[in-house]
Amino acid sequence: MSGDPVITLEDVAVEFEKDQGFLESLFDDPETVGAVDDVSLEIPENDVVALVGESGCGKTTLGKTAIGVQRPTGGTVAYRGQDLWGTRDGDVSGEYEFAEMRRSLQVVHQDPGAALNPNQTVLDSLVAPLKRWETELSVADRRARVHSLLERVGMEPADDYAHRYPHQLSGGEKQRVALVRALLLNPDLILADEAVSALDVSLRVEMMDLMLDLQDEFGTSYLFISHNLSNARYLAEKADGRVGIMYLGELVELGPADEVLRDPKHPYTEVLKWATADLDPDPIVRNPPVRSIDIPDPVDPPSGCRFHTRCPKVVPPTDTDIGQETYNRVMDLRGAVDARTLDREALAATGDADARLAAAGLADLPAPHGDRIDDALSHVASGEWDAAAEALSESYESPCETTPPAVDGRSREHTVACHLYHDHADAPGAGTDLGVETGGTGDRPEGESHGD
Ligand SMILES: Nc1ncnc2c1ncn2[C@@H]1O[C@H](COP(=O)(O)OP(=O)(O)OP(=O)(O)O)[C@@H](O)[C@H]1O
Repeated sequence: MSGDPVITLEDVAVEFEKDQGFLESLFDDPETVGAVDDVSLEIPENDVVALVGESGCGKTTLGKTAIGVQRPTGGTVAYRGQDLWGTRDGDVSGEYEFAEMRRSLQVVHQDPGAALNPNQTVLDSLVAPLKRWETELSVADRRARVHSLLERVGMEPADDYAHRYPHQLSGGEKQRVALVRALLLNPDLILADEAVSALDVSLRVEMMDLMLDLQDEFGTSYLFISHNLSNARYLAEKADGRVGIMYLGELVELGPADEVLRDPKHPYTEVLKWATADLDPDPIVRNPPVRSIDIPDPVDPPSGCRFHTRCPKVVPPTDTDIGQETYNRVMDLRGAVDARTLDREALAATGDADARLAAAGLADLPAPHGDRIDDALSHVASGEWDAAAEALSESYESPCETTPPAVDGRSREHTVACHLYHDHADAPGAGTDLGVETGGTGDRPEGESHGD
C-alpha cells in the first residue's frame, strides 16, 4: 500500500527556551524544554501514522517538524530523501525547492475556524493557495477545482457553500473546508493535528472516514495527532497504518495499529490503554498500571528511559534479588530522596532501624536490603540527602535509568523503546546491543524475579 518515503526524521530533537520572568532572566541561565528527543520516523507515500500521547508530550512539535514548520535543534528532516532545512538554508543541489516541499506538506488544525479568515468567503479562502501555487489555472478552472472538492466532501450544492462565510458553517463543515484547502494542492503529507477532537463524537467517525476515502483517492499520507487512543486506532487500523506512542518527547512504541492496541509492549502504552474506557481494558487491572500519576517536569526529564520514574515494570539491577513490587517501593523511596520529600524530622525522631524502615514503608525487606536502606535513611535523618541518594543509587540503580532505549521509526514492524525488550549491558550474558528488537517476549532478563 505505501511506497517511497515522503518524510524521514532522523534522531530529531527540538528544544525550546522556557519563558522566564524578567528577574529570573537577569540572574539565571535560560532553561530549556526538550519537546522532542531523539525521534526517528519514516512516513512513506500513502501511509498513515497516528501519534498519541498526553498533553505536552511533544506531538504537535514533532508534527510541525515533520512538515517543515518547526526547525529541529538536532537531527535531520528529509523530504523524499532531500535535506529539508539544508534546502531552506540555500542548498540548491537537490531536486526540490523548499517552497515545493512546503506546498507538499499541508496541515489541518484542531480549530479550523481560527485558520479561516472570517471576512473571506469559502471560495476566496480556497482559491488563494491555488492562485499562489497553480498560476497557470484560469479563474474558471480554479472555481471548478474548488467546487468539485467541496462536492467531494459532501458540501452540496457547492456554489451555496462556496459563497458562505466561516460563521455560516458548522464545526464539521469548517473542518471539511480546512481539509479541502489542504488537499487542493495535492500534498504528499497532511499533518492532521487533533483534527477531529473538537467535533461532536458522532461527527468524528464521519470525518475520519472522509479523510480515509480521500487518502485513497489522492494518495496522500497522514500524520494524525490525537490525545485519544481510540480515534488514533480507528484511523490507523482502517488505513492499515501505524500507531506511535509518545511520552515526554520520545517515541516509545510504534507499530501496526491493531498490534499495538491488542498487545501493547511499552508499560506506558498499557497506561494509555487503561485510561481509554472504550478500548475494553483488562477488567482485572483496576488501578492505573503506573507507580505515580505525576508527569515529570519536561525541563528536567528523568535520565535513561523517561518513564522509569513511573514505570511499574522498571528493571531491577541484575544482582538484586528482590521482587518487582519491593523494587518499585525502593524506587519510589529513591524518588522521594531525590526530591527531598521524605519526612526528615520523623526519621530523625525514630530511634531504631526497624522503626525507620517502617516509617519509609519498607519494613519487610529481606537481608541485606534492610541494612542498606536503613543506611540511606540514617543519612536522610542527619540531613545528608546527597549521601542517601548516592548510597541508594549504588545498590539499586536500574538499567532503565542509565540507557535511553529507542524505537526504530523506519520499521513497519512493531518496535518498542523499553529495556524489557532489549538487551542491556548489565544483564547477565547480554551483549551491548541496545538496538531495537521487534516482537520481544516481554520476559525479564534471566535471573530476575517477578514479584513478591
Ligand atoms: N514555542 C514554544 N516555546 C516554548 N515551549 C514550547 C513551545 N512549543 C511547545 N513547547 C513546550 O514543548 C512541550 C511539547 O509541546 P507540544 O505542544 O508539542 O505537546 P503536545 O503533545 O502537542 O501537547 P498538546 O496535546 O497539549 O497540544 C511542552 O512542554 C510545551 O510547553
